[in-house]
Amino acid sequence: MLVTGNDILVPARAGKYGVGSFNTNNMEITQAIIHTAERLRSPVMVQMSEGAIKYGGQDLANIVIDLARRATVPVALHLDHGSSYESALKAIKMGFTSVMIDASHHDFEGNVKETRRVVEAAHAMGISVESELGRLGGIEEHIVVDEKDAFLTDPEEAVQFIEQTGTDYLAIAIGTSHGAFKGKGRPYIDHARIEKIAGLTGIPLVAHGSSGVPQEIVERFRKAGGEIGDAAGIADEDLQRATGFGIAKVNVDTDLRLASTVGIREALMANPKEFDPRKIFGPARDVMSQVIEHKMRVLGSVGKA
Ligand SMILES: O=C(COP(=O)(O)O)N(O)CCCCO
Ligand code: NA
Ligand SMILES: [Zn+2]
Repeated sequence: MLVTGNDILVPARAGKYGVGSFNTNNMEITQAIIHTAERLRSPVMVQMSEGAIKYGGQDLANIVIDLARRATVPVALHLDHGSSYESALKAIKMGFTSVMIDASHHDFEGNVKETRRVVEAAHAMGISVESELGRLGGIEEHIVVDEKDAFLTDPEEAVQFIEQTGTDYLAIAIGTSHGAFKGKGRPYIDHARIEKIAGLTGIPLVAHGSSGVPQEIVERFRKAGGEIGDAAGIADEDLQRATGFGIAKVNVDTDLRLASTVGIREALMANPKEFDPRKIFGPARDVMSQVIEHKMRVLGSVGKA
Protein backbone atom coordinates (compact mmCIF):
# COMPACT_ATOMS: atom_id res chain seq x y z
CA MET A 1 0.00 0.00 0.00
CA LEU A 2 1.14 3.59 -0.69
CA VAL A 3 1.82 5.37 2.63
CA THR A 4 3.69 8.43 3.92
CA GLY A 5 7.28 8.38 5.13
CA ASN A 6 6.12 8.79 8.73
CA ASP A 7 3.92 5.69 8.49
CA ILE A 8 7.11 3.71 7.78
CA LEU A 9 9.80 5.55 9.74
CA VAL A 10 8.13 6.22 13.09
CA PRO A 11 7.70 2.46 13.73
CA ALA A 12 11.26 1.88 12.46
CA ARG A 13 12.77 4.31 14.94
CA ALA A 14 10.66 2.86 17.76
CA GLY A 15 11.60 -0.67 16.74
CA LYS A 16 15.28 0.25 16.29
CA TYR A 17 15.55 -1.09 12.75
CA GLY A 18 16.40 0.67 9.51
CA VAL A 19 14.30 0.91 6.34
CA GLY A 20 16.06 1.14 2.99
CA SER A 21 15.22 4.14 0.84
CA PHE A 22 16.34 3.10 -2.62
CA ASN A 23 16.74 5.40 -5.62
CA THR A 24 14.94 4.47 -8.82
CA ASN A 25 15.35 5.67 -12.41
CA ASN A 26 13.32 3.08 -14.35
CA MET A 27 10.77 0.23 -14.21
CA GLU A 28 13.25 -2.58 -13.49
CA ILE A 29 14.82 -0.80 -10.51
CA THR A 30 11.35 -0.04 -9.14
CA GLN A 31 10.29 -3.68 -9.57
CA ALA A 32 13.46 -4.97 -7.87
CA ILE A 33 12.85 -2.67 -4.89
CA ILE A 34 9.15 -3.31 -4.36
CA HIS A 35 9.04 -7.02 -5.29
CA THR A 36 11.96 -7.75 -2.96
CA ALA A 37 10.22 -5.84 -0.16
CA GLU A 38 7.07 -7.92 -0.71
CA ARG A 39 9.02 -11.19 -0.81
CA LEU A 40 10.75 -10.34 2.46
CA ARG A 41 7.71 -8.71 4.11
CA SER A 42 9.69 -5.48 4.54
CA PRO A 43 8.48 -1.88 4.49
CA VAL A 44 10.42 0.15 1.93
CA MET A 45 10.85 3.66 0.55
CA VAL A 46 11.38 4.33 -3.15
CA GLN A 47 13.06 7.63 -3.81
CA MET A 48 13.58 9.79 -6.89
CA SER A 49 16.17 12.54 -7.06
CA GLU A 50 15.49 15.69 -9.09
CA GLY A 51 17.69 14.10 -11.76
CA ALA A 52 15.43 11.04 -11.82
CA ILE A 53 12.38 13.29 -12.15
CA LYS A 54 14.09 15.04 -15.09
CA TYR A 55 14.87 11.62 -16.60
CA GLY A 56 11.56 9.78 -16.02
CA GLY A 57 9.06 12.45 -15.01
CA GLN A 58 5.42 11.62 -14.22
CA ASP A 59 5.79 8.42 -16.29
CA LEU A 60 8.28 7.02 -13.80
CA ALA A 61 6.46 8.43 -10.78
CA ASN A 62 3.28 6.71 -11.98
CA ILE A 63 5.07 3.36 -12.25
CA VAL A 64 6.22 3.74 -8.64
CA ILE A 65 2.81 4.93 -7.40
CA ASP A 66 0.97 2.10 -9.14
CA LEU A 67 3.34 -0.61 -7.88
CA ALA A 68 3.21 0.93 -4.40
CA ARG A 69 -0.60 1.01 -4.36
CA ARG A 70 -0.75 -2.66 -5.36
CA ALA A 71 2.07 -3.71 -3.03
CA THR A 72 1.29 -5.97 -0.05
CA VAL A 73 3.78 -4.04 2.13
CA PRO A 74 3.94 -0.32 3.04
CA VAL A 75 5.75 1.73 0.34
CA ALA A 76 6.40 5.49 0.31
CA LEU A 77 7.48 7.54 -2.71
CA HIS A 78 10.10 10.05 -1.55
CA LEU A 79 11.69 13.09 -3.20
CA ASP A 80 15.43 12.79 -2.56
CA HIS A 81 17.49 15.99 -2.11
CA GLY A 82 14.73 18.41 -3.04
CA SER A 83 16.61 21.65 -3.66
CA SER A 84 13.77 24.15 -3.24
CA TYR A 85 10.28 24.80 -1.93
CA GLU A 86 9.03 24.71 -5.52
CA SER A 87 10.65 21.34 -6.17
CA ALA A 88 9.09 19.84 -3.04
CA LEU A 89 5.61 21.11 -3.89
CA LYS A 90 5.93 19.92 -7.50
CA ALA A 91 6.77 16.44 -6.19
CA ILE A 92 3.72 16.46 -3.91
CA LYS A 93 1.60 17.44 -6.92
CA MET A 94 3.11 14.44 -8.78
CA GLY A 95 1.91 12.11 -6.02
CA PHE A 96 4.98 11.82 -3.78
CA THR A 97 4.12 10.88 -0.18
CA SER A 98 7.37 12.10 1.38
CA VAL A 99 9.67 14.96 0.38
CA MET A 100 13.17 16.05 1.36
CA ILE A 101 14.06 19.72 1.41
CA ASP A 102 17.86 19.78 1.46
CA ALA A 103 18.77 23.31 2.53
CA SER A 104 21.86 22.13 4.42
CA HIS A 105 24.14 24.36 2.33
CA HIS A 106 22.49 27.44 3.88
CA ASP A 107 23.50 28.73 7.30
CA PHE A 108 21.42 27.51 10.25
CA GLU A 109 18.80 30.29 10.02
CA GLY A 110 18.50 29.94 6.25
CA ASN A 111 18.07 26.19 6.56
CA VAL A 112 15.40 26.63 9.25
CA LYS A 113 13.50 29.19 7.16
CA GLU A 114 13.45 27.12 3.97
CA THR A 115 12.69 23.87 5.81
CA ARG A 116 9.84 25.37 7.82
CA ARG A 117 8.17 26.67 4.64
CA VAL A 118 8.14 23.18 3.16
CA VAL A 119 7.00 21.55 6.42
CA GLU A 120 3.99 23.88 6.69
CA ALA A 121 2.90 23.29 3.11
CA ALA A 122 3.56 19.53 3.13
CA HIS A 123 1.82 18.98 6.47
CA ALA A 124 -1.21 20.88 5.19
CA MET A 125 -1.41 18.14 2.53
CA GLY A 126 -0.63 15.22 4.86
CA ILE A 127 2.85 14.65 3.43
CA SER A 128 5.90 14.06 5.67
CA VAL A 129 9.19 15.90 5.35
CA GLU A 130 12.89 15.06 5.55
CA SER A 131 15.45 17.82 6.03
CA GLU A 132 19.23 17.86 6.52
CA LEU A 133 21.53 19.48 9.07
CA GLY A 134 25.27 19.21 8.63
CA ARG A 135 27.07 18.40 5.41
CA LEU A 136 28.09 15.07 3.99
CA GLY A 137 31.42 14.76 2.27
CA GLY A 138 31.36 13.59 -1.33
CA ILE A 139 29.20 14.82 -4.15
CA GLU A 140 25.58 15.68 -3.37
CA GLU A 141 24.31 15.53 -6.96
CA HIS A 142 24.09 19.31 -7.38
CA ILE A 143 26.53 20.38 -4.63
CA VAL A 144 30.20 19.51 -4.30
CA VAL A 145 31.10 19.57 -0.62
CA ASP A 146 34.84 19.12 -0.27
CA GLU A 147 36.39 17.61 2.82
CA LYS A 148 37.30 20.86 4.60
CA ASP A 149 33.73 22.26 4.39
CA ALA A 150 32.06 18.97 5.20
CA PHE A 151 30.99 19.19 8.80
CA LEU A 152 29.26 16.69 11.00
CA THR A 153 25.94 17.43 12.67
CA ASP A 154 26.06 19.19 16.05
CA PRO A 155 23.70 17.39 18.51
CA GLU A 156 22.52 20.58 20.27
CA GLU A 157 21.87 22.28 16.93
CA ALA A 158 19.86 19.26 15.85
CA VAL A 159 17.50 19.69 18.83
CA GLN A 160 17.03 23.39 18.00
CA PHE A 161 16.56 22.65 14.30
CA ILE A 162 13.85 20.05 14.92
CA GLU A 163 12.00 22.35 17.32
CA GLN A 164 12.15 25.34 14.96
CA THR A 165 11.18 23.50 11.76
CA GLY A 166 8.80 20.67 12.71
CA THR A 167 10.67 18.36 10.33
CA ASP A 168 9.40 14.77 10.53
CA TYR A 169 12.81 13.16 10.05
CA LEU A 170 16.33 14.51 9.90
CA ALA A 171 19.32 13.58 7.75
CA ILE A 172 22.47 13.94 9.84
CA ALA A 173 26.12 14.06 8.77
CA ILE A 174 27.92 11.30 10.65
CA GLY A 175 30.82 10.39 8.38
CA THR A 176 29.07 8.91 5.35
CA SER A 177 29.30 10.43 1.89
CA HIS A 178 27.64 9.80 -1.46
CA GLY A 179 29.08 7.63 -4.18
CA ALA A 180 31.36 4.61 -4.49
CA PHE A 181 34.47 6.10 -2.87
CA LYS A 182 33.55 6.76 0.75
CA GLY A 183 37.06 6.72 2.12
CA LYS A 184 40.17 4.56 2.16
CA GLY A 185 39.07 1.08 3.23
CA ARG A 186 36.41 1.43 5.92
CA PRO A 187 34.77 4.89 6.15
CA TYR A 188 34.79 6.47 9.59
CA ILE A 189 31.31 6.56 11.20
CA ASP A 190 30.91 8.76 14.29
CA HIS A 191 28.81 6.40 16.41
CA ALA A 192 29.14 8.51 19.54
CA ARG A 193 27.62 11.40 17.64
CA ILE A 194 24.71 9.29 16.37
CA GLU A 195 24.06 8.04 19.92
CA LYS A 196 24.14 11.60 21.30
CA ILE A 197 21.77 12.99 18.65
CA ALA A 198 19.41 10.02 19.00
CA GLY A 199 19.42 10.45 22.78
CA LEU A 200 18.40 14.10 22.52
CA THR A 201 15.77 13.68 19.78
CA GLY A 202 12.76 11.46 19.21
CA ILE A 203 12.21 11.63 15.46
CA PRO A 204 13.53 9.13 12.88
CA LEU A 205 17.09 9.94 11.78
CA VAL A 206 18.33 9.49 8.23
CA ALA A 207 21.70 8.23 6.98
CA HIS A 208 22.64 9.30 3.47
CA GLY A 209 25.53 7.73 1.61
CA SER A 210 24.73 4.28 2.98
CA SER A 211 25.66 2.03 0.07
CA GLY A 212 27.92 -0.80 1.17
CA VAL A 213 29.68 -1.06 -2.22
CA PRO A 214 30.08 -4.85 -1.76
CA GLN A 215 33.50 -5.97 -3.02
CA GLU A 216 31.91 -9.00 -4.74
CA ILE A 217 29.86 -6.66 -6.92
CA VAL A 218 32.89 -4.42 -7.57
CA GLU A 219 34.90 -7.48 -8.69
CA ARG A 220 32.11 -8.63 -11.01
CA PHE A 221 31.89 -5.08 -12.39
CA ARG A 222 35.60 -5.14 -13.25
CA LYS A 223 35.47 -8.70 -14.65
CA ALA A 224 32.60 -7.67 -16.93
CA GLY A 225 34.63 -4.81 -18.39
CA GLY A 226 33.78 -2.05 -15.93
CA GLU A 227 36.50 0.35 -14.76
CA ILE A 228 36.45 1.55 -11.17
CA GLY A 229 39.10 2.66 -8.65
CA ASP A 230 39.39 1.44 -5.07
CA ALA A 231 35.70 1.68 -4.16
CA ALA A 232 34.53 1.45 -0.54
CA GLY A 233 31.15 1.73 1.18
CA ILE A 234 29.79 1.73 4.70
CA ALA A 235 30.43 -1.51 6.61
CA ASP A 236 27.37 -3.64 7.43
CA GLU A 237 28.19 -3.65 11.14
CA ASP A 238 28.50 0.15 11.19
CA LEU A 239 25.07 0.42 9.63
CA GLN A 240 23.61 -2.05 12.13
CA ARG A 241 25.06 -0.10 15.05
CA ALA A 242 23.65 3.15 13.62
CA THR A 243 20.12 1.72 13.29
CA GLY A 244 20.36 0.48 16.88
CA PHE A 245 20.71 4.10 18.04
CA GLY A 246 17.98 5.74 15.94
CA ILE A 247 18.88 5.83 12.25
CA ALA A 248 15.57 4.73 10.66
CA LYS A 249 15.89 5.73 6.97
CA VAL A 250 18.93 4.52 5.06
CA ASN A 251 19.61 5.93 1.57
CA VAL A 252 20.99 3.58 -1.09
CA ASP A 253 21.67 4.48 -4.71
CA THR A 254 25.24 3.52 -5.64
CA ASP A 255 24.73 -0.18 -4.82
CA LEU A 256 21.81 -0.33 -7.27
CA ARG A 257 23.79 1.54 -9.92
CA LEU A 258 26.64 -0.97 -9.61
CA ALA A 259 24.33 -4.00 -9.41
CA SER A 260 22.26 -3.05 -12.47
CA THR A 261 25.38 -2.31 -14.51
CA VAL A 262 26.91 -5.67 -13.48
CA GLY A 263 23.75 -7.45 -14.67
CA ILE A 264 23.80 -5.66 -18.03
CA ARG A 265 27.55 -6.03 -18.64
CA GLU A 266 27.51 -9.73 -17.75
CA ALA A 267 24.53 -10.37 -20.05
CA LEU A 268 26.23 -8.62 -22.98
CA MET A 269 29.60 -10.33 -22.34
CA ALA A 270 27.97 -13.77 -22.04
CA ASN A 271 26.19 -13.48 -25.36
CA PRO A 272 27.43 -10.89 -27.88
CA LYS A 273 24.61 -11.98 -30.18
CA GLU A 274 21.92 -10.94 -27.66
CA PHE A 275 19.71 -7.97 -28.56
CA ASP A 276 16.47 -8.75 -26.70
CA PRO A 277 16.23 -5.99 -24.05
CA ARG A 278 14.45 -8.38 -21.68
CA LYS A 279 17.53 -10.61 -21.70
CA ILE A 280 19.69 -7.57 -20.91
CA PHE A 281 17.60 -5.65 -18.37
CA GLY A 282 16.15 -8.78 -16.73
CA PRO A 283 19.53 -9.86 -15.31
CA ALA A 284 20.04 -6.30 -14.03
CA ARG A 285 16.83 -6.70 -12.04
CA ASP A 286 18.03 -9.99 -10.58
CA VAL A 287 21.38 -8.64 -9.38
CA MET A 288 19.65 -5.60 -7.87
CA SER A 289 17.21 -7.87 -6.01
CA GLN A 290 20.14 -9.73 -4.42
CA VAL A 291 21.73 -6.45 -3.29
CA ILE A 292 18.42 -5.10 -1.95
CA GLU A 293 17.79 -8.32 -0.03
CA HIS A 294 21.21 -8.14 1.61
CA LYS A 295 20.58 -4.53 2.66
CA MET A 296 17.15 -5.30 4.14
CA ARG A 297 18.65 -8.14 6.17
CA VAL A 298 21.45 -5.88 7.43
CA LEU A 299 18.93 -3.17 8.40
CA GLY A 300 16.59 -5.60 10.16
CA SER A 301 13.46 -4.57 8.25
CA VAL A 302 12.71 -8.13 7.02
CA GLY A 303 9.40 -9.35 8.42
CA LYS A 304 8.48 -5.93 9.81
CA ALA A 305 5.63 -5.31 7.34
O1 LIG B 1 22.37 9.17 0.03
C1 LIG B 1 22.15 8.79 -1.11
C2 LIG B 1 22.80 7.54 -1.68
O2 LIG B 1 24.08 7.35 -1.19
P1 LIG B 1 25.01 6.21 -1.87
O3 LIG B 1 25.78 6.89 -2.96
O4 LIG B 1 25.89 5.72 -0.76
O5 LIG B 1 24.13 5.13 -2.41
N1 LIG B 1 21.29 9.47 -1.93
O6 LIG B 1 20.61 10.52 -1.43
C3 LIG B 1 21.09 9.09 -3.34
C4 LIG B 1 21.42 10.25 -4.28
C5 LIG B 1 22.87 10.64 -4.25
C6 LIG B 1 23.67 10.14 -5.46
O7 LIG B 1 23.98 8.79 -5.33
NA1 NA C 1 16.47 11.80 1.03
ZN1 LIG D 1 21.83 11.66 -0.19
